[in-house]
Amino acid sequence: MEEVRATSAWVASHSSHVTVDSQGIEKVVESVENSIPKVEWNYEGIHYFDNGPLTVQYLFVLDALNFCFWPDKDLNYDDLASGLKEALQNDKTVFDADRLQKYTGPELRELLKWPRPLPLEDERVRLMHEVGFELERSFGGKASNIVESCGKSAVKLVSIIARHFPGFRDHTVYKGHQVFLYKRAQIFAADVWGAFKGEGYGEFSDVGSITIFADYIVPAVLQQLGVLKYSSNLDSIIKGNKEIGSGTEEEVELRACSIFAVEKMRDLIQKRTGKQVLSVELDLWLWAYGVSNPSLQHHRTLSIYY
Ligand SMILES: Nc1nc2c(c(CN[C@H]3C=C[C@H](O)[C@@H]3O)cn2[C@@H]2O[C@H](COP(=O)(O)O)[C@@H](O)[C@H]2O)c(=O)[nH]1
Repeated sequence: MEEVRATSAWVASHSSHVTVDSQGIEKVVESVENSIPKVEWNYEGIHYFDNGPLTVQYLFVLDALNFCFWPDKDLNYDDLASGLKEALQNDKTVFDADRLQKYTGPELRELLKWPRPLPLEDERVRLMHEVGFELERSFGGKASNIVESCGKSAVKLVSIIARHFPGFRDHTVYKGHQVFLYKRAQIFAADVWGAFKGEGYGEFSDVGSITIFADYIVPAVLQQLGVLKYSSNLDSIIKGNKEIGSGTEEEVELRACSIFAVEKMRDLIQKRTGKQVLSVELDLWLWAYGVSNPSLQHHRTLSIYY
């Protein structure tokens, strides 16, 4: 994911509202370098797993819908992951490509047993249709065929997904430059890797190329740890729970500086300890810490990307 790394670094070096604090990075690295907290993928026990292609289909649908939970204060990622799992356990055909193309908002709600409209429900439904259509057109209806076609390369997997599925093309233009963040495409590769424990469908020779997944939890954690510093204006917007527009400088900086900062943390860990740590592992640690601290205030952007 060289383009994600390079363009995030560009944002960090031209940033106006968010600063990556090297001393903050050093402090955090000092405190964890001897034992980087290891968090198990699916530590919550909420994901479907049967060790076969249906698991890949489940993860692809999950990550097609893995965005924007905060506008409903009772809805979390867990509700999506466990709702889709239960739906699949009850009916093995729920994520067949032809069925994905037909869901309506109320049907998706019913699938998840969610009593009211979901945030960005019309977009969620549109993206399910898009996934079903393109899976059927180009991949024999199966997400596992995408994974099989990428020769054990996570980089290739992300790039195939971004090429075929417009909803996964998480990019923007910042100060005239195109910036790539690819949160949901990368998290899908990481989820397949995590679920299959790096074997079978989950075997990627280049998993170290994946960056963190720039969502709304990780930036809040990095700020709490002193790794990110906000301008006073941005700080008061986030503290006041005011919405930040998608594609604004503030939003892009929050996301890109998070990616850049964790890459710096990773380099420093390697330099000081000689240990290779994966951004995916750092992400899971930071994310799990963030969701276990619900008082942490995060930025609020309506977006299909995260
Ligand atoms: N950076 C990063 N962001 C992640 C995840 C995950 C879940 N990954 C699964 C994989 C293995 C584990 O066992 C996890 O269950 C969700 N998110 C994002 O969080 C936000 C939801 O927050 P809240 O509203 O509080 O539920 C939303 O933007 C969602 O897209 C992650 O791992 N990393």
